[in-house]
Amino acid sequence: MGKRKLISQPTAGLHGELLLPGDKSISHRALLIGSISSGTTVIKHFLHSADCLSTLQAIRDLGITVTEQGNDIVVHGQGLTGLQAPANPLDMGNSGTTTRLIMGLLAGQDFQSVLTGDSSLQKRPMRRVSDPLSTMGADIQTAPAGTLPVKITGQPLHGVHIKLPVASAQVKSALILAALQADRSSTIIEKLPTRDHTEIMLRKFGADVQTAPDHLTITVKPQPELKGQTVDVPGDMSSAAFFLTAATIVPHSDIILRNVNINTTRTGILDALLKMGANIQVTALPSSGEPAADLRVRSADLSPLDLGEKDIPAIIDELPLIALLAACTPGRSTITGAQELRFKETDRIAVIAQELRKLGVSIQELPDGLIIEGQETWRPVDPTLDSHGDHRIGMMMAIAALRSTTALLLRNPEAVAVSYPEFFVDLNSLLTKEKEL
Ligand SMILES: O=C(O)C1=C[C@@H](OP(=O)(O)O)[C@@H](O)[C@H](O)C1
Ligand SMILES: C=C(OP(=O)(O)O)C(=O)O
Repeated sequence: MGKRKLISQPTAGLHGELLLPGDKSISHRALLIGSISSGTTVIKHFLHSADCLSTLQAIRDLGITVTEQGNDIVVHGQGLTGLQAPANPLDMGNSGTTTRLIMGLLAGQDFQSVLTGDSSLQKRPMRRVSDPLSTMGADIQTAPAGTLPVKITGQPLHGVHIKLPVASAQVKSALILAALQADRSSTIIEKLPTRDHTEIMLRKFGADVQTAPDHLTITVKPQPELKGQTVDVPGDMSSAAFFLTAATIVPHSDIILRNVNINTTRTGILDALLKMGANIQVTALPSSGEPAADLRVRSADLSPLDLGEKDIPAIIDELPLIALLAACTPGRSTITGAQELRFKETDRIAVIAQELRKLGVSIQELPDGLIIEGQETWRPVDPTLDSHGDHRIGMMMAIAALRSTTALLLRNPEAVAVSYPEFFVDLNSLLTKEKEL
């Protein structure tokens, strides 16, 4: 796909309802945990995005059969020791989650593997995973800069008591997946609570993974008998966030987002929106695992917001949208303690500032965040926006364009397929015809 034109005119608002695609983090985990369980794992409402397809191909390359049954994905698990040496380097594509979680999974396997990825992923730090894994006895060689390609020579692993210096669900999950294969129990202590989908899913599959009341200390007992399960993947809050934002900032909007995951380690965007004065009604749905809800969103006038370090993990992927919400809200908003944003698909602090400035937004970069001076309307200075190949930046700019009164172009719109291939179709379905992208 080449360039895509965004026609940015005032709209009569967003209307209608959406069933969001499946959660990306949960889809990855269902594939990986299914592959090391015995029997079949059926994944319903799996996210067919580029990142999750990287995980799917990787487990196939590790000898796991994956089939499709109607809309469901079926993983034919081989147990904790059933993976096979891959014939070629495993291609992680653009996916940090696939890479970090697979490093933990392969650290204790009885073979060697090499991980590669695309040009963005090759810039991202991997020692944050290989260093703590090495304390368990893992043998993982990164490139000199601590990046991909990574060579993993499987080793017998030891249980550890370890405190993680970075608040990262990917690092924590890698450690947990390695700890399942260790010789004794492990205790993993997080800096701040991060998304706990790995822990929830492993418990469902029969593992002994305990989270202490502090929400920071996780104890993993090794060598469990994981049994294949049916996983019903709820809608992705990180994808819903684009429409929560759009309906809030475009006047006269009223939409419903169905079956969205409301695990509290992921609802920072809801908390932030509500704190700013958004009009969102949450109707919880019955669920036996990950909690889900329908969300009704209507336009609202907002107040500025300050987010600090403790707020960041539950809203990490939605911070581009917080910058946009702040840009539409008269007054000064700040984001600090978010240096992790510099290590995503792009340096998101730099790219958010660069792209929002094109729209005339007054925004200042900090080493660990942003200061945004919001305004009712902006005066665009450059009509050609760019996703920089980063899905979340591309989608955020497409939502920002809804507030513009002039036509804008988005370069590299195809990046959205990393987490949300149907993004433009779904957005169009909520817009009036003359507003189509
Ligand atoms: O574990 C996961 O599924 C994810 C964790 C987060 O990354 P970090 O753990 O690096 O913060 C998040 O940004 C990413 O989109 C998905
Ligand atoms: C950072 C992200 O994903 P990953 O780390 O898996 O590439 C994201 O989806 O915003």
